Parts: sequence; structure tokens; C-alpha cells
Amino acid sequence: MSSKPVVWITRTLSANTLERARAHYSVIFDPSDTPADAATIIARSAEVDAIIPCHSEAFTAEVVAQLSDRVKIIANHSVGVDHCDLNALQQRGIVVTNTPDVLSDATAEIAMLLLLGAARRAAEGDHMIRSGEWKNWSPSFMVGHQVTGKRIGIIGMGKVGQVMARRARGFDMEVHYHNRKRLSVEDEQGAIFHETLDTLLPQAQFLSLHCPTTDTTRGMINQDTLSALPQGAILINTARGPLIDEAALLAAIESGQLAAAGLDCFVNEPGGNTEFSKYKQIFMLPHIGSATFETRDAMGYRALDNLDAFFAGKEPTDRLV
Ligand SMILES: NC(=O)c1ccc[n+]([C@@H]2O[C@H](COP(=O)([O-])OP(=O)(O)OC[C@H]3O[C@@H](n4cnc5c(N)ncnc54)[C@H](O)[C@@H]3O)[C@@H](O)[C@H]2O)c1
Ligand SMILES: O=C(O)[C@H](O)CO
Repeated sequence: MSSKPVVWITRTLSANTLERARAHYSVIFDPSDTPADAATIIARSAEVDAIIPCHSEAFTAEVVAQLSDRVKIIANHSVGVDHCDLNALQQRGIVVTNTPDVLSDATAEIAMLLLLGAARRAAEGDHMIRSGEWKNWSPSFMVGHQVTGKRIGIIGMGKVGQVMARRARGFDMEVHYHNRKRLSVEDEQGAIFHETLDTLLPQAQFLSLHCPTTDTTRGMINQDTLSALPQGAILINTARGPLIDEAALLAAIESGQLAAAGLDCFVNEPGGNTEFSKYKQIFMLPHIGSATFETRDAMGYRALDNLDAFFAGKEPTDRLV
């Protein structure tokens, strides 16, 4: 019998990650790559010492209460942990880690892609050529919104938010931000701090969301906050869907209060919001913020680094509880 800890990897991680995991652990892995539901998580927990889940597996208070005592650590393959009830896990004495830093560049790339694509109508243009609808060129054809030199508001100036600010500076944008805590002047790199959304929102010709979903932030982009933006603002979300009241977003697109939106995250995932597909002003991607080959390896390795530390009796670098 193997004395290696038993680790359940819930989804198909990168080949390099699986190879490294198998070298050190007894790995349970189902290549069908389906999100594990509550019943599966609870049943499987009796067979494993550790779980490497993704944000597709929900560790609600109800699930956590029924986990086997055998599970000692949940080493998430994600930076966002809104799928985990951290209080419930802490009460059960289960260690929880995440994978910060290593996905910030990839996610900010997608945020910038959405910003540029929404402003300059990239998906519409691509569709026009593919569908054979491109019959003419005129000075009034496919006119969009310039990005260079505009003001961007960033909500959540953490790891991804700070990379996004650097990318925005590359387009000579003036960076404004709201965060739980003001950054040091050195880290601000000239970005203008707003203690409240009340002063940030009227500045934000572009608004990009980079804060976690918590009880405080859920629904923070709603009818009130959208109406505080300048007329014709553009909203970008690579954080989490539930930050936005999607009905309010649709109403703001309808009224022209928002000129466009670029979204990588939705309340309903997978699938998204079918109403959004009716609006060419909404540019959408299927939650691929961190989906690069390089980042998938880095996320897998970071989750394994946390497991290795835990099973060596050390403090995992990214321990949350
Ligand atoms: N689309 C994707 O694939 C993808 C990839 C990476 C991260 N994300 C999401 O982006 C989020 C941010 O990632 P990160 O690595 O930058 O995390 P982070 O913890 O480094 O940064 C989050 C920032 O938000 C701030 N914040 C928290 N609550 C706030 C509030 N009420 N108001 C204002 N600011 C608040 C925090 O102070 C922190 O600075 C993650 O939680 C995750 O949900 C999505
Ligand atoms: O939070 C994250 O890490 C991304 O959304 C991918 O799961």
C-alpha cells in the first residue's frame, strides 16, 4: 500500500501539473473533466487527504459540514475563492490555499483585450467579415471609441488590478482606483486613489472590476452605480459575474448610459446570460482570464507547492485559513 498522501484533482489540469502531482502523490483524477457536484465531493472526501479543486466545485457550508475528517487541505487551482465557504472550512480545521500572482498577467491581458475589443467593436468587425456582410467602407463605418488618453477606474487594486493599471498606462490612460486600502505612493505609480465609489465613478470613462466577490461587493455594479458613470462609459469585468446586477447592465446598454461592456464572467456559468447575446455592444469571453498554457502550468505548480509545504509540515505560502 502506498504511503503517499492521496490527492483528488477534480478537473483536467495541465499535463505538466498532473505529471508532477503523480510523482509525489497518489492521485485520483477523472479525465472526463466534469465539475464535481455536492454529492460527489462529499462521497470522494472519504478517500482522500487533499483536494485540488477549481472554482467549478462549490464548497458551501452544507458540503463542508459533510466532508470526511480525512480531508486536511483544499489547495485551490484558482485565486478566487468565492466557491469556498472559508468560515465553514476554518471551523472544520481544513487548510485552504489559492494561487495568487501567477495568473495576474494573463488575466490583465484578457481585461485589456475586452477593453479594446468593446471600445473598438472587435467581435462585430470579425463577424461582419465572416458573414460576408462587409460590402462597403465609409468614414462612418464601424466607428468606435478611442482608448488612448481616456480615464480608467479600477475597483480592486490588488494583484490583477495593478497589472491592469500598468497596461492602461501603456495606452496613456489616466488611472483612478478604489480599493479597501490605499496603496503606497510607490505602488500607485501615479494612480489616483478614491476613498469611495462616489468620487471614482464619475471619473471612469472605462471601469474595470478586479475585486473578489464577497458579501460587500456582490451586486456593487447596479442601477445606482451605473448611473454615476459618465454617459457612454465602458464596463469591463474579469473578476466575477455576481459583482454585476445583469438586469441593470442590460438597461444601461439599452439606454446608452453604457456604450459597451466587455465581460469574461457571468452570474450563470457556464452559459452566460442569453439576453446579452442580443446586444452587439456586449463583447463576451467564456471565463478565460487565466487560460494560457504558461499560466495553467504556473497555477498547477503553485497549488502543488502549497500541498508540498503542507505535507512537509510547513506553512503553505498561500494559506487563507
Ligand atoms: N476571469 C478570470 O479568469 C480571473 C482570473 C484571476 C482572478 N479573477 C478574479 O479577480 C479577483 C482579483 O484577483 P487578484 O489576484 O487581483 O486578487 P487580490 O486579492 O490581489 O486583489 C483584490 C483586491 O480587491 C480589493 N477589495 C476587496 N474588497 C473590496 C471592496 N469591497 N472594495 C474595493 N476593493 C476591494 C482588495 O483589497 C484587493 O486589493 C479574484 O478574486 C477573482 O475573483 C478572475
Ligand atoms: O479565480 C481564478 O483563479 C479564475 O477565475 C480561474 O478560476
